[in-house]
Parts: sequence; structure tokens; C-alpha cells
Amino acid sequence: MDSLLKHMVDMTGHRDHAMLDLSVISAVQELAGAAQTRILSIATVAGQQYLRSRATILSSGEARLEDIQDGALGEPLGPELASCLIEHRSSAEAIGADGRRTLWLPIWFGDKASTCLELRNDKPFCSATIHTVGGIVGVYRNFQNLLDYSERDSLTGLLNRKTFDDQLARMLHSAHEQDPRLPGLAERRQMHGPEKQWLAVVDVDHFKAVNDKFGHLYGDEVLILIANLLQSSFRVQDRVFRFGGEEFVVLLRSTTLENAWKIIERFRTNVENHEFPQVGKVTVSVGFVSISAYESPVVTLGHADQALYYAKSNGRNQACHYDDLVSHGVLQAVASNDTAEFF
Ligand SMILES: Nc1nc2c(ncn2[C@@H]2O[C@H](COP(=O)(O)OP(=O)(O)OP(=O)(O)O)[C@@H](O)[C@H]2O)c(=O)[nH]1
Repeated sequence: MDSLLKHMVDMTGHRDHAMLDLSVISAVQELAGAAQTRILSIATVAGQQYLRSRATILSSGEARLEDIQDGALGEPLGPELASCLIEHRSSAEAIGADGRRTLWLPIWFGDKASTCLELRNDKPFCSATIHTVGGIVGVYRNFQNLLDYSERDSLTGLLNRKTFDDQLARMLHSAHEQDPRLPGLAERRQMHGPEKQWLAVVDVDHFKAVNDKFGHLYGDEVLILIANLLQSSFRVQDRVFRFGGEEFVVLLRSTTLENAWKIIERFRTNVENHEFPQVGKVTVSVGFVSISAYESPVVTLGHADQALYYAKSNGRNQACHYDDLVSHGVLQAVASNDTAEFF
């Protein structure tokens, strides 16, 4: 019981989803004595469900986070877990050809489960173990709910401003891990080939006019629909925030400039082609920039904002890349404090 309490204190001490994942699998691993414990995301792609491992721990090992590979679908669901999800059951078990047991416990939020705990062992899991792990799953679910509540914007469900610095720091960390010799600013402007992280600021065009003409309720509906279009246009690895009002920020993970353009343009045209109920057509302007470990978040955001301002001042309904504007002489980078000015 002491060990259970210790794990509960540890789990509820985190203010971060990734740390909570690590904490829960460490607790389950120790208390169930499993050979392997994983926390999995359940993703749906083209109507098919796949499992993507977020964190894993082996007996006698340390819990570690797993990086979701860009474009990877994940592992297909076995029939036991698939029917457990259809029937909304709390657990499913399977025995492999080698006699190995796998126990899955989906984390239900109402009638949806997008996360699942998975335990593997050579021996069957006894009912006391399943009972204890079920209790941990309950605490994990409640705590995840609480974290979501504090991290999400209440209107759109997107990540809020408060979580931005942390997410940006993580993205910079992963960029640094990928390429420890990150090129400098001048060099970056010459190289459009390599994969980088990107920050895009999105602002709804003439949104005040939407509110004035149709009222705030329809204005709110437009923001919710744009949030949905953001989530469906960007990839699961990317992070989408509402910074307040009609301004959104997207962090795009590891992609080339060419792809960043494609993804951002896809979103912009998705908005342009969408029929907003009552309101009709709405457009967005976007400013974006690559993220560098050597620039502060404020400077990076400032650059994206300047590109956005340029897009707004030059016709709206368009995306502008900060470095392109600088290299074409439209914006001038000031080296000393890294701000840019219009000519
Ligand atoms: N409905 C609704 N409106 C909001 C919300 N937050 C901010 N706004 C409104 O968003 C509008 C923003 O207007 P402006 O900053 O003048 O910009 P704009 O009309 O979009 O014009 P441009 O950005 O120059 O294209 C203001 O009228 C705010 O009241 C919200 O949560 N809901």
C-alpha cells in the first residue's frame, strides 16, 4: 500500500501530460510486475484505428517517452481490443501464440477512448492486479482531465497561451537533438532544403466585421470552425494554440520549407473554401518563420507577427514567410536586437 500511495503522490504531482504518462506506467509496471507496460494513443486514420506508443517501460528498465514518427500510422488493433472499444468495455486480454498475455485498459472519457494502457506478461494477470491497475487508470483519467482543463482554451478546445512556452521549448529541444550543429541565422536563410521546426501565426481577416454584422455568437462559431479546420489541416505532431481573440499559433514539427508552405497553404485554402453557416466566406492571413534554438520565443513570435502584418497590409487571405520577405528586401532584419522593419 505504501508503494501505491507513493506512486499516487508522484502521479498527481505532475503538471505535464508526458510526465504523467511516465509516472503512470512506472506505477503500473511496479505494482503489476509486468514484463512491459506502455501507454498508447488510439488514432483513427481513414476510418481505421491504430495504436501509437507514447511511453514504454520494461521490467528492470526506466520509463521512456517514444517519439511519434512523422507519417507513421502505428500498429493495427488486434480483434480483442477492437471489440472492447466497440462494446465500451473497461479491459481486454489476449494470449499470443507464445503464451504471452497482453492486457489493455482503455481510458474512457464519456464514450471516447483516445488513450490505452497496455501490459504484457508471461503469466496471467490475477484479478487483484487488474483491480489495482483499474484504480490507477481511474486516477490517471481524472488527472488527465484536470490537466486538459488548465491547458485548453474553453471556446475552441485548442491549447491555450499558457502552454506555448513549454511546447516551444520541447520543439526546440527536439530540433537540437536532431541536429546539434544547428546552422546560424544567415546560413539558415540560404538553406531551404533541411527539415526545421516552424511557427505560424494565423489571424482571421476582418473578424470585427463578422461580429458587427452577425453578432458575437456567430463570431464564436466562426472561431470554433476555424479551430476545427486548423486541427484537420495540420498533422498530429504539430501543436495548435488559440492565443486569444481571433489569433491562433501553430508549431509545425520537422518539415522542409516546401512542405511548410504546402501545409499552411492547404489550411488557408480550406478556410477560403469553407462555407461558414450564415456568415458565408471567411479568410485568414498567416505569417510564418523557422524556429531557432538561438532566438528567444518573443523574437520568433515577433518575426512571424511581422510577416503576418505584411500579409494583412498587402491584400490579406495569404501566407507570408518571414525569411522570404527579408531576402526580397521587403522587411529588413536588424541584427542587434533581431527585429525587422518595413522599408
Ligand atoms: N466573437 C468573438 N469575437 C472576439 C473574440 N475575441 C476577440 N473578438 C473580436 O475580434 C475582433 C478583432 O478585430 P480587429 O483586431 O480589429 O481585426 P479584424 O477586424 O479581424 O481586422 P484584420 O485583422 O485587420 O483583418 C474584435 O472585434 C474583437 O471584439 C471572441 O472570443 N469571440
